[in-house]
Amino acid sequence: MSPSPPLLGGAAPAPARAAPSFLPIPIHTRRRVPTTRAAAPSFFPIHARRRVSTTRAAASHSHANDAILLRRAADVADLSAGLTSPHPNFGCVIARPQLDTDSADSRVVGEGFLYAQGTPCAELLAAQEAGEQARGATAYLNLEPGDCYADGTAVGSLVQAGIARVVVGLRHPLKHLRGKAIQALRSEGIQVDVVGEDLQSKLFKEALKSCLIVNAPLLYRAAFHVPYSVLKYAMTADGKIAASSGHASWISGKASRGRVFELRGRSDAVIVGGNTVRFDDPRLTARHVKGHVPVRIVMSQSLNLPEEANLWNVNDAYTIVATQRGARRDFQKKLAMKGVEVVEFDMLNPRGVMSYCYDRGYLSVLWECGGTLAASAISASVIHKIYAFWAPKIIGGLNAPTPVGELGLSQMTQAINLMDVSYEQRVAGAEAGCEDIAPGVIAGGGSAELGEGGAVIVGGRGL
Ligand SMILES: Nc1c(N[C@@H]2O[C@H](COP(=O)(O)O)[C@@H](O)[C@H]2O)[nH]c(=O)[nH]c1=O
Repeated sequence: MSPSPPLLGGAAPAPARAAPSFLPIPIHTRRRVPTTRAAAPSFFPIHARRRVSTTRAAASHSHANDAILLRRAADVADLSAGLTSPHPNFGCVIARPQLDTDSADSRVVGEGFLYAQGTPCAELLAAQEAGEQARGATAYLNLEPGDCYADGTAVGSLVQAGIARVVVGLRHPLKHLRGKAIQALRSEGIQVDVVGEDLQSKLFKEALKSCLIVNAPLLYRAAFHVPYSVLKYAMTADGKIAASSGHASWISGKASRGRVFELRGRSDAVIVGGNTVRFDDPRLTARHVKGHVPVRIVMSQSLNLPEEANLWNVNDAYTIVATQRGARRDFQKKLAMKGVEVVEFDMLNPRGVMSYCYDRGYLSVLWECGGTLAASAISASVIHKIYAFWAPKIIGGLNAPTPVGELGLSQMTQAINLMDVSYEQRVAGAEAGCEDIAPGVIAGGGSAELGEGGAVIVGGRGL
């Protein structure tokens, strides 16, 4: 069994040990890559430039300059969050001093990021964009390149472009790849500076954090052999996730729901239990946000599920039903006829399903289940992070469900302390009916203070 990951709030820890090579990705995952992005190898991430606040770095080769541009590489890499699984999110920013002006700023001349599996690598795209201006310039990489296709494209692109110096945020997390690209670049006479080794200063702390966060799921997966799991729930101010009747539409408002679509779009799979299917008939798609659509996974021991359900419509997204071996084989056949994949487990439990997701190459999983399954997943130590959406409403009800069911903890001293808690507040439009709060999170082991109106609290725990 994998060791327990440490408490997590934002950044992932350095990998404790290497994972095996990336696994082949299931065919349905390949199909889910949006063609609008994947089919554009010469894509210039104009929007990336808008998203990154600093367009010009400080003095070339100064630590400030390097740190800013490295963060920018991480921001660019993040543009394909959810799309690259099981590969990392790679970003490359090429910048050069502006010798023809008095400015000490570096100028970005090329950027690129890995869109998805099978698309051109970040380094190639950035070098193509930079063209002749790459000669003598510095390339900033959030992560040391791997060489999944064994063709040395990433290193070759930088060498051929005439890059003089490369700044690397993190070495590759996989043992068999770690250091290889760095060595190959150095052997070509390129200066390679690795953060934490060749570059050490306070300025790099934040830049390094950005590099860790952008690939937190991959780093977790490589270190602990489980996908990175996030539990998300929306609750009322009195801590309920539905009325006593089970009705839950809606607790949170439009802004928060949009945030949930974003979270889904960054995940490889979304998991719910049978109760959620029976009560909510969810779709679990990332509609309203462009990009990746996660696989929907239903965990149901009994397979006592409705004959008709939105999740059985696999035109929206792929659906897997995980069940106990031998459960309702007739119903299994019906699901299979609809295109739903049924997977039998000898013992259906969160850890087994996470192992299965790991074997399928998933990096990150979003749990949108009710309290019973959430408690089971927490007890099984498979949850790394929690997004708690808090809505300024009271529903009451002795039997109204709460986000986390029985954990077997009887003393408050046994409570699981979240760490790195933060929060953010979002105010939805008037149509939402009330103010709505969004993500809050993280900071050193304490509890989060909620803003007026509502909040999203994010925190992590150890498994
Ligand atoms: N009620 C509730 C949530 N409920 C979650 O969203 C699922 C429905 O997703 P979909 O069918 O795709 O819209 C539902 O089954 C449950 O997991 N989520 C929220 O952010 N806020 C809410 O108020």
